[in-house]
Amino acid sequence: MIEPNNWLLQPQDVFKRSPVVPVMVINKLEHAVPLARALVAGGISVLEVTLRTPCALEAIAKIAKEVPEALVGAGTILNEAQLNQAVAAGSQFIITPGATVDLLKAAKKGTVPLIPGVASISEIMVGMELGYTHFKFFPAEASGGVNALKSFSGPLSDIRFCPTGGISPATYKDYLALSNVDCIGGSWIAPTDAVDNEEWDRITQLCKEALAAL
Ligand SMILES: O=C(O)C(=O)C[C@H](O)[C@H](O)COP(=O)(O)O
Repeated sequence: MIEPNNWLLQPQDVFKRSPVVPVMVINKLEHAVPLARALVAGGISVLEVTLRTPCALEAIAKIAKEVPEALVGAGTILNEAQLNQAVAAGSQFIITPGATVDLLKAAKKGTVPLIPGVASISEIMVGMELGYTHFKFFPAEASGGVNALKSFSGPLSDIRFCPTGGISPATYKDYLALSNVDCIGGSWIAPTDAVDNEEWDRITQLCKEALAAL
C-alpha cells in the first residue's frame, strides 16, 4: 500500500499556480529579493532557485521571509542532505533533476513536496510505486520533448509533468498545450545577464510577455 504524504502543500498546488516556472541562478545574495519581486510583479509567483551557487540556500531563506506572495522552492537537489538543507532554509517545494529511491522515500517522510526529475517511463514507474504523481520532465528537449510527453500520456494517463530543460519562448506553448502538462520550467524568464546587470524591469517584462502569449 502507498503511504499518504504529510506534505503541507501538494504538488498540484505548485503546478497549478503558474504555467511558467522561472529556473533561477542567483550569484549574489543581494539579487534574491529584487529578482523575486520582479518576477512576482510580472505575474509569476512560483520560483525555483537552483542550488548551483554558494548563496542559493540563503537566497531561498531571504525570499521566503521577505517575499511572502511568492512560493519559493529549491532546484538541483541531488541527495537527502541537500533536501534537508533546502527544507531548513524555508523551501516550500523541492525539485530534483533526477530521482533516486532514497530521495523519493526521504521526501515522503517530510512535510515539503518533492517534484522528482524523470526522463523515462521506468523512472516514472518507480516514482509511482512510492505514490508520486507529479514529475519534472528533464532534460525535456534532449529527452524527446513534446513527442515523448505525448507518448507518456497513453500508458501514464494520470501523471502530470512540468517539462524543463531546453525550453524556449519559441517552444513553451507547444508543451503547455499537452494534456499532461500543467506548467513548464525555463531559465529564459530570468536570464543570467539580466540578473547580473540588475535589469529587474526587463525580467518583469519577460514574465508579462510569456503569460500574455498564452
Ligand atoms: O539545476 C537544475 O536542477 C535544473 O533544474 C536545471 C534546469 O532545469 C535547467 O538548467 C533549465 O534551464 P534551461 O534549459 O536554460 O531553461
